[in-house]
Amino acid sequence: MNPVLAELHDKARAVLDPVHYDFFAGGVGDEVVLAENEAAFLRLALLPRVLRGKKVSDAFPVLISPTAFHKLAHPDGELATARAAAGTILVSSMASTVPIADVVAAATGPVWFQLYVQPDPEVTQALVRRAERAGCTALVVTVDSPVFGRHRRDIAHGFHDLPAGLAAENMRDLHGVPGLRKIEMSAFSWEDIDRLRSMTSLPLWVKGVLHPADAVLAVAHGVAGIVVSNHGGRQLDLTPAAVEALPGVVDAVAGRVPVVLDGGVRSGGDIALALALGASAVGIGRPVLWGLAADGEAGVRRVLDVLRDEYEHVLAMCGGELTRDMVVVRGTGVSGWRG
Ligand SMILES: Cc1cc2nc3c(=O)[nH]c(=O)nc-3n(C[C@H](O)[C@H](O)[C@H](O)COP(=O)(O)O)c2cc1C
Ligand SMILES: O=C(O)C(=O)c1ccccc1
Repeated sequence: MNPVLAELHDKARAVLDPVHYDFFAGGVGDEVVLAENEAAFLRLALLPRVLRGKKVSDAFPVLISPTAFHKLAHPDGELATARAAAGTILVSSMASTVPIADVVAAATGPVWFQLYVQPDPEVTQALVRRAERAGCTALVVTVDSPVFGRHRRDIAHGFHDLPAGLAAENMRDLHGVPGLRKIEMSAFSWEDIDRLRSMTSLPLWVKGVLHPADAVLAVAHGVAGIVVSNHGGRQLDLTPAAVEALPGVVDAVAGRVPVVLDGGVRSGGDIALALALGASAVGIGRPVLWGLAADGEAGVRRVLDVLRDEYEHVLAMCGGELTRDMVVVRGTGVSGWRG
């Protein structure tokens, strides 16, 4: 791993309450998928193209994936993340410890709002209105969480609630009910996606698609984009690594909407591999939390700077091109990742 990212992770682990470190670091079940998300990238190689002249990368194809409770990592919480997010898209978690309006006000770039559809449709609608009023430019509906993941580390610590003084601020005083509502998971349907689309003119993304047939349905239901994700190994400990599910979704979507990949992205090389396999961009989860815990806004900036620098270097080495035929599965010599 890049030594700067390793150092930030080490520092985060050292400064965080072990209960909170485990909340951020942990996964569901035996944490097989948690490990696989990173391991799968290490099983992939790239055949660079040569003699392509000098190509400069114009964009940094990175989003900050939505993660809950940033004030557990640093007192500035999501304000620090938002300030550091310049040059990326910040997908702000509905479970933020700073209200979405304040997150958007602190950001210099686009902020998208991540939503868990709530059992009470009025609460869901109120959250959408909060995101719109705050100035969010897209909605990202998480669809991989019909129920909470069972995180053994949290269970072992008895970690179920935020400490006193911290709250999921977007849930405050919702729909006439004073005080805080608990975030609930719900098993909703494509009709709810249609309802959300008719409720708002914001572009609607779905996050947590792995099956190609669901990607086809998502396009049919008019989504603006798809995030291929297994929630960083926190929901179902039976899925493949996120990057292994990517080519199937990319093929099913056939260019009709952008596909973003999150889970296990830890280097510029990982970003390049995901793009070669057809992703438009990648999302970064835990590394941002480690930067935040280690050094607030500056720490998050360092994480993004390292990834940007590595990505640009890899791209320069590859003649500015990243296509699927360049990807080889290590130990097999097979290129093209199933054609
Ligand atoms: C501590 C933590 C909290 C998370 N909270 C949310 C959340 O509120 N909403 C959501 O859609 N995904 C959430 N996720 C999943 C991330 O958006 C993302 O899918 C995952 O972390 C990506 O994997 P990575 O951490 O390996 O980069 C969370 C992940 C972590 C680690
Ligand atoms: O921990 C998570 O992965 C997550 O998505 C979440 C959702 C709501 C509240 C806290 C965490």
